[in-house]
Amino acid sequence: MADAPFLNFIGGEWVAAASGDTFESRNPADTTDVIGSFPSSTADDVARAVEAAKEAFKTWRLVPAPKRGEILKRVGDLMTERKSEIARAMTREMGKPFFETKGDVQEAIDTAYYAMTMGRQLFGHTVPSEMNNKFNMTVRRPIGVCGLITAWNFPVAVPTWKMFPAILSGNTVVFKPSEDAPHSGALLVQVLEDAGVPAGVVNLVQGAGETGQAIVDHEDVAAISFTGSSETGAGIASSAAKRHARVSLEMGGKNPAIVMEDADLDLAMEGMIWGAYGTTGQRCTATSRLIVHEDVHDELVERVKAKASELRLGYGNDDDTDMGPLINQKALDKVTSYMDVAREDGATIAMGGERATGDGLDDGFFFQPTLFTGVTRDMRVAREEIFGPVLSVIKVTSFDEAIEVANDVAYGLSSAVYTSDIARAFRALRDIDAGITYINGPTIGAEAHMSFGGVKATGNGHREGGWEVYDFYTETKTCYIDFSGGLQRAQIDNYDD
Ligand SMILES: NC(=O)C1=CN([C@@H]2O[C@H](COP(=O)(O)OP(=O)(O)OC[C@H]3O[C@@H](n4cnc5c(N)ncnc54)[C@H](OP(=O)(O)O)[C@@H]3O)[C@@H](O)[C@H]2O)C=CC1
Ligand SMILES: O=C(O)CCC(=O)C(=O)O
Repeated sequence: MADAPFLNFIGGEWVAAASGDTFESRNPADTTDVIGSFPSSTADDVARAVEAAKEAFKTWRLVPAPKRGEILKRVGDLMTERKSEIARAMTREMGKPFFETKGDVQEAIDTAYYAMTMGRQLFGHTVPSEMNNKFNMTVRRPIGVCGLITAWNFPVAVPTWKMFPAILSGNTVVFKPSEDAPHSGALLVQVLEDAGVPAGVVNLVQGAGETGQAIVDHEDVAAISFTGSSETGAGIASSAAKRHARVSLEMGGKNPAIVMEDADLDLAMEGMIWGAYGTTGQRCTATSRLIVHEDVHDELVERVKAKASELRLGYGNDDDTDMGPLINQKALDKVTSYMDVAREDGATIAMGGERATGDGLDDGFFFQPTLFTGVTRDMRVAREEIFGPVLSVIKVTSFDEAIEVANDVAYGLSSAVYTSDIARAFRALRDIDAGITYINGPTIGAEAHMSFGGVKATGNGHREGGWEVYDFYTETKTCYIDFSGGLQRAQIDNYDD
């Protein structure tokens, strides 16, 4: 069971780490609140999980895809029943408010139902042959054991973006959640067990980065899907390349929202508030750069400040909380350090800039919603991912300049443009270097049947969500059926005469 004592899930059994070692998970809004101890898994535990997954693959790959889809339908139904219970536990473990964790679980439910439909749509192609009496087609085959390594900020939705298409396609998986969200990961796996996913198809190994590295390095793990920082992702890609394993990387962002002088400023202000401060800014899709036309700069900045100052910080399971804590001490230190970086660069801290304390916040990692003004594109706060409730405002004088600034970073995940000019909207869709562009909406949010992913240092060309993710979890087999009754000359000389 995914209850204390918390265990790994390997080959259909809840088991401790072979070493018996554990690590603790605590509530980031109140670090005196201990959620429990989780197995510190080593390469030995990973090897057992991979072995279980390999064994299960032999039969799971042969279960018809529509039947696998039916199991995922049950997964979606069970998650719907447990939505509040899981969301409450997630909020306690990683801090974002209950209304957000419910959204996280809903995304997982949508992903399950979408996977169910894909069970009847794992299409290949039929293609005309160059020759008579020959038939050509492609079919999709599963790859084998997939290693899934995830961050903590969407601790249920993002693992399901990987796990559900992987198992629907006939693969088996070894899943390592973040050490900052082990309970959420366990609750997810519990749903799969209860929905009747056969033993060994989904395996859970808890642990830190070394556990993830052991998955990446295991020779029987055919594919690795990773969500996390660009730095960790680069290391994973390089390790996996040595043994030719397939890798999908979803990494950091420095997402711009462009607000032009013809924008609806009420809409833009709301977009900045939830894009920048929702999830305490700890989203890969968070709005971290507001690129605003000079004509509306001052008014928009004032409106954002006024609204952001009303945000209520607190424990996310309290009804009136708008914004929770940062995830851990390291994150608090990192965000705090960027206040000095901003000052040194010559930016102005127009709002916030400090740890939030008092009113029950002292035992949590709370940070005030923060706004930097006077930012220029070359400053570090305009270029580096801070991953906290921090918005850098860059003033521009034209739409062309806005696009140029938007593209002038290493990352390319999400982007937004607020304008009432349809031509500008379409130019933005064409010209912004990002995997996602919103028109008149914030940079955040995802739908299960739409592809999700980024360009440049954000990704490596793969997508999650939508049908595109099924390309990652399947291999194409090219099939020729020759009913000519003998070798055709054309097969050898390729119609050369
Ligand atoms: N593009 C996207 O879809 C998303 C990207 N992100 C990005 O994730 C980052 C924040 O997440 P964070 O958890 O701090 O990211 P990290 O890169 O630190 O960790 C991500 C996962 O990788 C594990 N890990 C760490 N080192 C290794 C290694 N050498 N080999 C294998 N696995 C390893 C971590 O383990 P552990 O932490 O337990 O030690 C964790 O489970 C941000 O940059 C954010 O932008 C977040 C969500 C979505
Ligand atoms: O918006 C979502 O649903 C998930 C996106 C995500 O993973 C992120 O922004 O960190």
